Amino acid sequence: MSKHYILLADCKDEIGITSLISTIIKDTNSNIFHLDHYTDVQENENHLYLRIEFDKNDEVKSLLEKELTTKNINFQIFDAEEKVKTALLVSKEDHALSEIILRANRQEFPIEISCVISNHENNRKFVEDLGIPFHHVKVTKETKRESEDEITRICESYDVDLLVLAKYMQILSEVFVERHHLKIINIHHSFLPSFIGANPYKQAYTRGVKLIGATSHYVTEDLDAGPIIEQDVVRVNHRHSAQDMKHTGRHVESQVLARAVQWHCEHKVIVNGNKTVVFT
Ligand SMILES: Nc1nc2c(c(=O)[nH]1)N[C@@H](CN(C=O)c1ccc(C(=O)N[C@@H](CCC(=O)O)C(=O)O)cc1)CN2
Repeated sequence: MSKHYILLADCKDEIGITSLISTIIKDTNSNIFHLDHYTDVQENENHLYLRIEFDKNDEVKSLLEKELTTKNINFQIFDAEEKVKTALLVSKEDHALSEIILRANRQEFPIEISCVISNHENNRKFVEDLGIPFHHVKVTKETKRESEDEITRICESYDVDLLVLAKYMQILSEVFVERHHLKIINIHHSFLPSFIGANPYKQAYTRGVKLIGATSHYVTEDLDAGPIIEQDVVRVNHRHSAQDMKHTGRHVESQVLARAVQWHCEHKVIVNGNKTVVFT
């Protein structure tokens, strides 16, 4: 049984919104454990973002739903302990996949790995030995649409609410991305917006960079251009080949994706246009 709820809300900023919402919670005799808010100051109007963790009881959720709906406040209310059903999509590389699976097995955050879907077979044994269903969905240029439909069917069969691209190296169609709107998190192996697309380490090597990085973002139809959730970097030097950079980059890719997925599952992320507000 969940101990408390998490409210994520955003609206046109006005004096008293935070007080209004905290009073609704108080009036149902629910205690607030954590409250964070941020005002995005813009030229024409300010926008308020809120995250509140509070006691679960029989009336607080329905009262909030009633009151916030009448006030044009965008909001979602989550059971804090309810696990986010997640499908992991992977191609050949296993480092990001294994990081998420191992953290899920340690129950580090509320996630349930429902299945792994891959366009290659090489990760099947690793995944099935951990008792996780593995689905191979072959992808070719000619069958891309059919393979995406199959991926959707598999996700729906597990009632999945989040898709994580753990080095899934296929560009997803606009139709697929819209069908899973803001429910797909990717790890891109560069410090975006540098080196978009395939082979970022080769691009980095050619450019002679002294830092390589990784970026986790929500997937949109525009390649590697979705709202950024988390990023990090690691130093390299003239002795690093492109292959050395790829190997060094694995660690930062895994850590960045894990933090992004954790914050999403802990309901700490609100999308603000093509940016995010992350209440860490
Ligand atoms: N619609 C989107 N789809 C995907 C995104 C995205 O941001 N929007 N991110 C990628 C991941 N990725 C970089 O992080 C990436 C993966 C693959 C490619 C690519 O050129 N793939 C080729 C096939 C390559 C192969 O078969 O080995 C292709 O799809 O034609 C570029 C970037 C995941 N999808």
